[in-house]
Amino acid sequence: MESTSFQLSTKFILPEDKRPQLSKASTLHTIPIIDMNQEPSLLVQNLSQACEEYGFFQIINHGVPNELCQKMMTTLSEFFALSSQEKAQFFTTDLTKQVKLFNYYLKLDTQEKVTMWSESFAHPWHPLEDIIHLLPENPLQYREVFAAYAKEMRVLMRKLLRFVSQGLGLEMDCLEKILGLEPALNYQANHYPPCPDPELTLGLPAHTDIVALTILLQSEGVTGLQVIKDGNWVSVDPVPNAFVINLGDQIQVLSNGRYKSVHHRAMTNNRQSRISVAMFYRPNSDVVIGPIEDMIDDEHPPLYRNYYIWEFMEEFRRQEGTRRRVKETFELRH
Ligand SMILES: O=C(O)CCC(=O)C(=O)O
Ligand SMILES: [Fe+2]
Repeated sequence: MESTSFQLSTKFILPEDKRPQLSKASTLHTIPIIDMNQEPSLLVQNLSQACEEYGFFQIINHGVPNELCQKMMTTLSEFFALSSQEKAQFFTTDLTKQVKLFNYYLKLDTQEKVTMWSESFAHPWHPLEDIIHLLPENPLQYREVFAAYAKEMRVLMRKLLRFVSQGLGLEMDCLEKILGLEPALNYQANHYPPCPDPELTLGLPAHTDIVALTILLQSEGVTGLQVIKDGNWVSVDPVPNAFVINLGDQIQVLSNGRYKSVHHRAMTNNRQSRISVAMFYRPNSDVVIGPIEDMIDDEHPPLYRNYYIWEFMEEFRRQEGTRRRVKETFELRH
């Protein structure tokens, strides 16, 4: 199966009511930028506020060498620039595959599918030894650069989970413990080629991340990510040497709704191609998730029932291609 060629044909064109309406995006807000080098109690306070109000923030002075991030980006542009014949070995519509190149789509009410103006390459990032032999050999440095990047991400994830725990007033290692010793860590690189008419297409449809936490690296100088703030779409403009961090559904549930997993989407543009690299941290299928006891009191009754991650994933797959409302199926009504 050949990977997609990006010619603006009807399969990419959204019906009018699903188009991105780019001119309506708000320029009033920007998501918070958090300096990881500041005094720790202040850092926890700022991060906690960002998690409550936005569910999204950017971090600077995070300790990951900028050179490595640049290498990761160059490696991925080389990978996505390979011929479609060469990329075909990874291309699949079977999303249960471990290593896969695929296209997202949006399912319309008519059940018709509109293909997103993007290609995504995904595979697990830990334990890497188990799958490294399945990863691309071209570009030559892919495996080496990815392994170095994954190692840094493990350290950064741990730091962030500790700060998020503290922000919720919990012990530092609380979230890491609940999320389990063997989390399911997946990675997804998204490539958005320039699109002749960005008003007609989407790079990724509106979604929340179903995981616990996401660390996102994006191309410098190319805007594409938008998040919802107070009902408006707000652009997340790239900041040099920063990562975008967002909370996923599992943290929203664990925090009993105090921290938000926010809808976001990716726009296309007609000038430059854009790449984003998402590192996801998700609990294993057999982990049970529900509001943490410390997050529940008379004023804050539990908003969700406890569930296994495998139940959540089943519901997620059932809603594939739609504007997913997965965690909503586990809501308790009061
Ligand atoms: O391209 C982006 O900035 C968004 C990527 C994203 O939301 C995802 O991979 O889940
Ligand atoms: Fe996402």
